[in-house]
Amino acid sequence: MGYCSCSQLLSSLISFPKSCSPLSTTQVIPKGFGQSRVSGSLFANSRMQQTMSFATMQEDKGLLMKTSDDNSKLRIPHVLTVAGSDSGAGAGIQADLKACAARGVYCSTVITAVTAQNTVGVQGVDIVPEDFVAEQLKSVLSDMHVDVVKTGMLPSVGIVKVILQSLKQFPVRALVVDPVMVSTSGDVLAGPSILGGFREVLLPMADIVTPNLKEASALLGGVQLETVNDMRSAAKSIHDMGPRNVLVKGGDLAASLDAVDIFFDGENFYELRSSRIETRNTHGTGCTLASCIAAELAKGSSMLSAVKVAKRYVETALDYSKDIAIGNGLQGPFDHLFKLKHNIHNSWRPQAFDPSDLFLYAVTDSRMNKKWDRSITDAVKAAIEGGATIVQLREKDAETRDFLEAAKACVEICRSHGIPLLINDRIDVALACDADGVHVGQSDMPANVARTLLGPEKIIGVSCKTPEQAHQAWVDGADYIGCGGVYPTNTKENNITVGLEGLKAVSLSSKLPVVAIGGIGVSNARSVMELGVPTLKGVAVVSALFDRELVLTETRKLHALLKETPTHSN
Ligand SMILES: Nc1ncnc2c1ncn2[C@@H]1O[C@H](COP(=O)(O)OP(=O)(O)OP(=O)(O)O)[C@@H](O)[C@H]1O
Ligand SMILES: Cc1ncc(CO)c(N)n1
Ligand SMILES: [Mg+2]
Repeated sequence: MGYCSCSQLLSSLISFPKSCSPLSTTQVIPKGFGQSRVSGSLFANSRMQQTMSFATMQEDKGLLMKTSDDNSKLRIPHVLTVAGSDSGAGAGIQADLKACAARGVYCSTVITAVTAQNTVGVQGVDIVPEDFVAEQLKSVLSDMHVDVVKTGMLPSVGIVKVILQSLKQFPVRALVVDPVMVSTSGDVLAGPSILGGFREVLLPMADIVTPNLKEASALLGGVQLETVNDMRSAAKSIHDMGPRNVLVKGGDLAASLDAVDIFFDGENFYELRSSRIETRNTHGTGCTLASCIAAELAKGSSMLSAVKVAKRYVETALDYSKDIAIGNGLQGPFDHLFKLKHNIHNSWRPQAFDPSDLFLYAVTDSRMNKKWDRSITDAVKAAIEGGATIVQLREKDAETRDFLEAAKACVEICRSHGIPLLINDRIDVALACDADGVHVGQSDMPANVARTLLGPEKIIGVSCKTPEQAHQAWVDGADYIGCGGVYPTNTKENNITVGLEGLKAVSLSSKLPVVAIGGIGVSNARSVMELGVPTLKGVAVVSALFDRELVLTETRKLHALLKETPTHSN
């Protein structure tokens, strides 16, 4: 089989909508599929083009799709944003790129204006000439398979017309219109002359339009909008201008009210309500919301669920970023990728994993802590004070909730001392407390899966008894291996002892740094390190530190002994 026309395949695909999710299959998706749930094609939806059905439009364009012959190629959902650049990068094109990246969608960009903008306001606007906007549109649309177009700042009616022409030539599945007019700082991004372009050209083509209170008011000739009821009436009146769906955003409602948006699909009203996050960092919420809606539509979502997901995403991002401080103005940007918060608390690890951290590796044990009536945090504090260079929490019997609380406290303690903290086995807890990594055994989560879940920066250690397991750990992207039990131990039942010979064989074969574990303490640590294999970086200790009354003293003793052992590299 080679190629066949889109409309031929459309009928067969419509009965299996799931098979069209770009993320769940390698199948190439026909341009224009998904209207049954999304909204209908741009032009099938347009009042100006009502006679032209979606399928005929596709056929007219002679759009072909590759069939299963070509299923090695992955189609990525694709949003094209046509918007202005914000030099402060909180709104506009920059927000759109970040939102799409965060939502796992490719985003191409056509820039309509360049603004000099920061958290104080808009200091300047330079409009891109219409023919150059047209050229950018052609470059992207003639080459790339765009699923959804999202518009933001459109500084002239001429640019609106250019978009109309481009979309006629290169139809897409859905059009999301954010009718940007005034920034929250009060600066004009598109003057009142744009209103005609919105009302007569863009809105009739739009699958959804997302005005904020001021923009809804302007579209309706200046009516006052203050209450949720006003928003409902506005949504209905704007719907009469032609868009399939309307979302009137309530970010600018009185600060005492919830963040309420009104969604109207022409039949039903939906009041989408979330608690209002108390923060100054709301610059770009509108652009982000519209991009996120576009991203979800590009993935194949229905309109209502796209809007719900987008609102929840904005709410989560605002909550996550409520305390970050960027710029000195009244309205700051927020963090689309949920990463910057770490920086505020100065809590990220400054460098990649350092194998010499394995030198004196303290592993906590819930039973021992209970036996000695000691909290996890007290155990960790004492071990660090005594010279532990890395800590692992191995709390097999703890309730998840208690464990998480303790782990969060231990992360703080370890960070303040520059010591990495790992969690045994529980990837979920490691993620939730933002630990530095995990240690997994042969029957726990495979290291490659843990790596996917944790990302490239976190430390992953794997328990290995054989050179084959050590090799697999390396293939799976682990950072170090723990080899043992070297000596018999009662912290692990039925654990086969590998002895010094086994440790040596594994260490010699391992491409990863090794820490020895199992029954090691002051009496035998020296013989372990004297094996002198360069990959062997240190010893991991449980009972010798924690099954003792004085953790601090025991750790100090062991640290001193290791320091005296001639083979270590410290
Ligand atoms: N403080 C807040 N807490 C929770 N949600 C909020 C808050 N402020 C805005 N939102 C939500 O963010 C989304 C965008 O709405 P908003 O009215 O702020 O758009 P906008 O004025 O176009 O944004 P901008 O011009 O800053 O890009 C809406 O879903 C709104 O409910
Ligand atoms: C470029 C640009 N687009 C949109 C907005 C609205 O937030 C803004 N402030 N700047
Ligand atoms: Mg706003």
